[in-house]
This record gives sequence, structure tokens and C-alpha cells, in this order.
Amino acid sequence: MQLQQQALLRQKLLVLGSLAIGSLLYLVARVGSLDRLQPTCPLDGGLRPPDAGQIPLRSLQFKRGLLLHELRKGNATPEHVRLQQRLVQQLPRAIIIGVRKGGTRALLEMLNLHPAVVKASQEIHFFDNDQNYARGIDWYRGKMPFSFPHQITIEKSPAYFITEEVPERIFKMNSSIKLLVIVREPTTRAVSDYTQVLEGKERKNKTYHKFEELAVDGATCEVNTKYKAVRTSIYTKHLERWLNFFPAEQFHVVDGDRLIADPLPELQLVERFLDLPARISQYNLYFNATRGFYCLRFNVVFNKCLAGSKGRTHPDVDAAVVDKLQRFFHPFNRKFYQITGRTFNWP
Ligand SMILES: Nc1ncnc2c1ncn2[C@@H]1O[C@H](COP(=O)(O)OS(=O)(=O)O)[C@@H](OP(=O)(O)O)[C@H]1O
Repeated sequence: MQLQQQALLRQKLLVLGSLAIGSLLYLVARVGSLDRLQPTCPLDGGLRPPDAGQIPLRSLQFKRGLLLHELRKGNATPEHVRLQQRLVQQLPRAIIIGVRKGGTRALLEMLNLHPAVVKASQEIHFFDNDQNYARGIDWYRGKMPFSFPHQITIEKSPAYFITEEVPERIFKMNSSIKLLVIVREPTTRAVSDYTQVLEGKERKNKTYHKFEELAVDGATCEVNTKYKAVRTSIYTKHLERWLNFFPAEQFHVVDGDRLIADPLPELQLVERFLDLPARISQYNLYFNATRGFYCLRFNVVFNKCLAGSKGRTHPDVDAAVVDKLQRFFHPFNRKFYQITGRTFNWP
């Protein structure tokens, strides 16, 4: 009996022991597999956060946000004060001068993902608005965000590209400034421009002309070059005015259609143009199927898409009018390619 009990106990101990060893082995294997998996395991969207080499600059930008938050709350410590003393409002070292509806907002927001870039959130309209311009350069500087000296400020005001006085005024501020121009296929851009105005009219319950009526002169059946949406899309005409003040090397042309479809390569070209280290990665950009656009990911907790005013549905335009406009823009486009050294797949 005693022997039987002893054998039973031995059996129990054996089972318990093997269970314990099994669990231990399982845990070791799991931890090991996690260790192996984690570095390559895809996060949301199959991408990993920027590597450690990117952290110092980004944390500086993050610190700036935190710092301003603490200062606003009145919680400043001596460290906050020391950092605050390093913050300055800097004039832009690069400006997105246009083109309206080219994707200027998306470009600015995406560049702002770079730790060394700080955006001016609002369109300042300093150089194209006589009243603002009369307020002087210190007024303009006062509109700029606070940044650390190693960071560069970028502002965007799409009206700059087409406003006559602007190139000279910007040249007087900084003759070596870098200028970014983002363009889209000219007819699509014109329709986008029209769609924005149409929406404004509809919001006020006003009726508005059809795009076709505005873009084509009813009397001559020619393209209506007095229509602003058409004029703005004659990129070469505007650029030629700018070239009276700045050499071609100071401009970088961004392909707005490509920025929509596949933004990273366009952003990398801009980083190079601005002499910035390549820091924007695919991790920072993810496609949002609901919006139909790429959105921005700053870090694991903070991401955002552009406002709903971007990406409006365009009205259907008569194919004959589209064709007429494309033929009209064609020679101007060719000239634009020659001047900028960048060719687009426009018709
Ligand atoms: N990522 C992303 N998200 C949303 N929208 C994007 C994006 N990238 C480019 N775009 C295109 O930007 C177009 C608006 O251009 P702008 O910002 O230059 O417009 S504005 O001149 O400032 O009003 C807007 O044009 P429409 O689609 O015609 O509305 C968008 O197509």
C-alpha cells in the first residue's frame, strides 16, 4: 500500500515537474521568439519608427512643443527658461511660393515632419498684400513660429507665385532664399481652382457659371486667358518673371501629382534641395483609404490627415473643353520643362 502511494506520489511529482519544465521552456522560447520578432515585426502599416539616429533632432522639436506648452501653463523650470532663451523667430529660409491648388498645404505639412523644419502654420500673405508689406519685415518675423537656431522656418502663400510685386520684395529680404514651386497638370489644377470657388459660392447659396463657360470664350470659342484659373496654370509666364530676380538653381519644382500618389520620393528631393539630412521616411506617411490620400504620422501617438477642404470632388468637365485646354497649355508646358529641367507626363 505504502509502496503504491509512493509510486503515485513519484508519478505526480514527475507530471508536475515536466509541466513546470515545459512551461519554463515555453516561456524561454516565447521570449526568445519575441526578441527575434520585434525588430522586424511590422507595426501598423508594415513599417518601423525612425531609427535611433533620428531621435535627437526629433526630440528637440518635441521639446519645443512641450516647452511652449509648459511656458503657456506658467510651469517654467530653470531648464525650460534655459531652452526658451534659445528659441527665436526666424525669417523663412525657404518659401513655398505656389502654385495655388498645386498641393502647397500637403507639401508644407509633410516637410514639417522633418525635425529640422518648422512651418509657419498660417498663410502670411506678407509679400502679396500691400497692407501687410507696409507693416515691415519685423511684423513678418513676428508672424513666424519659435524655433531653435539650427532649424529652418518655411512658410507657404500660393498667391506669391502669380503676384507681380512679390519676386522683387522677396529678393530684397533675402536674395539667396530657396524657392519651392509645386505644380500639377495645368488643366486639373484649373478645375481644382474652379471647384474651390464654386464651393464658396454654393456655401453662400449663390449660383455660379459652369467651368466650361469660364474657361472658353463664348464669342471666339478660344481659351479664355482672362480667366484667372487658366492664367495661373500658365506656369512658365509666372516663372519667367521670377527668373528676372533669382537664378534657376534657387528654385525647386515639386510634382504635385506625384506628391499625391507617392509622396516620399518628392519629399526626398526637397530634403536634398534644402541641404537637409534625409529624415522623412515611409514610416511618416501612410495611405488613408477613406480620405483617398496619404496622411502624416509624426510618432506612435500623433498622426493627422489634411482637412476636408483638400481633395474636393471635381465636377465633370466637357471632354472637348479639357482637350482644348490641354492643347492650349501644351506649348507653355514645354517651355516650363526647358526652364526648370524637369519634364512631366502632361498631355
Ligand atoms: N496628402 C494630401 N492630402 C490632401 N490633399 C492633398 C494631399 N496631397 C496633395 N493634395 C492636393 O492638394 C490640393 C490642394 O492644394 P493646395 O493646398 O495648394 O490648395 S490651396 O491653394 O492652398 O487652396 C488638393 O487638390 P484637390 O484634390 O483638387 O482639392 C489635393 O488633391
